[in-house]
Amino acid sequence: MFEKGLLAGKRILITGGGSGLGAAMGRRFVELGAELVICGRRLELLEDTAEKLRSDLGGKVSAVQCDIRDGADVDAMMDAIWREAPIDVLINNAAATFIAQTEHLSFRAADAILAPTLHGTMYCTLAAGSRWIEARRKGVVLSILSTSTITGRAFTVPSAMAKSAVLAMTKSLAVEWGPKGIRTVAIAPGAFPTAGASGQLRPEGRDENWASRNPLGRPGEHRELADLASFLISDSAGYINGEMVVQDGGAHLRSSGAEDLLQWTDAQWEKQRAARARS
Ligand SMILES: CCCCC/C=C/C(=O)SCCNC(=O)CCNC(=O)[C@H](O)C(C)(C)COP(=O)(O)OP(=O)(O)OC[C@H]1O[C@@H](n2cnc3c(N)ncnc32)[C@H](O)[C@@H]1OP(=O)(O)O
Ligand SMILES: NC(=O)C1=CN([C@@H]2O[C@H](COP(=O)(O)OP(=O)(O)OC[C@H]3O[C@@H](n4cnc5c(N)ncnc54)[C@H](OP(=O)(O)O)[C@@H]3O)[C@@H](O)[C@H]2O)C=CC1
Repeated sequence: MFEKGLLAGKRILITGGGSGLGAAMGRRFVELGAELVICGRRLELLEDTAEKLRSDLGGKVSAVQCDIRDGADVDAMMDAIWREAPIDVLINNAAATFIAQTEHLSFRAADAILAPTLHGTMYCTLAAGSRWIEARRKGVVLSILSTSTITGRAFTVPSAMAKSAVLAMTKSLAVEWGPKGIRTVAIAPGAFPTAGASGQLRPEGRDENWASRNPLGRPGEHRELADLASFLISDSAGYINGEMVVQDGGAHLRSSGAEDLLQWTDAQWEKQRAARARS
């Protein structure tokens, strides 16, 4: 679909690039000629992913351990990256979520979602943006959001809040940083099954038929999201700024994706909490 060298000469950092959609985007970016840095908390997972990409595709891929909830850790990562070479693109992909009745969330539970999804994303954006501006370099920030930014979403309220805040960041910085050569864009994916998302959002027994209720009758394929991301960070999308592209097969036009959970009984929620306590 794209020219082989669409992303040649671009150095890209993907937060949470060791697994799921982050790893899928990384693979596609390397296929299209980019140099890649992936970060996350689990160094072994990151190194395995990086090694697989290098051996399959032969590109330049490195892995850095970083907990994006910690601003000092983010700064140290960016300093280390910049010592080798500046990045051209930041992909804000790392995030956390789980389903819960909101009234049962402890403050610590709310922070467990808000800290990486909102604060960590802000720290990474600030750390990359301030370095680009100081060096008068161009840059692109692509954030992976959610259709909860449009519909809201019951039972994943901290995630919906954080993603909506990052959408506000995307629109605001488009205006503030656009004149400095930095584009900010976003994708709102629908359901793209990954181990992380299924583990947190789809406990056994939850709405087995959800995918067939999508207007297109299926979930998203990782390659589809990776292709959209490749386009949005490429120079071909150089006039797209401050926009969020929805990629969900039309699902949010029908439902926020939490309607089945509205039917759950207190006993089902109790069972969910008990399973969490046992794990
Ligand atoms: C159409 C679909 C749209 C979907 C939109 C978004 C999707 C996604 O974001 S998918 C990405 C999913 N991937 C992840 O979440 C990966 C990252 N996950 C994590 O880092 C962790 O799983 C965690 C932070 C979410 C939870 O980590 P854990 O180590 O279990 O948490 P702590 O022990 O630090 O606990 C902190 C605090 O949170 C409470 N808690 C944790 N899990 C739950 C839960 N499932 N339900 C309720 N509460 C939970 C935990 O009990 C602690 O609170 P206190 O007990 O008050 O100390
Ligand atoms: N899959 C889906 O259907 C959808 C996904 N999304 C979004 O797509 C993105 C990727 O999700 P997905 O691939 O499904 O899930 P994953 O769980 O595979 O991805 C989350 C990644 O974030 C990393 N991460 C989490 N917390 C931190 C932290 N504190 N510091 C650094 N890295 C962290 C994790 O690595 P580690 O644990 O090693 O730190 C992991 O690699 C997320 O933003 C998610 O909200 C949005 C809508 C739907």
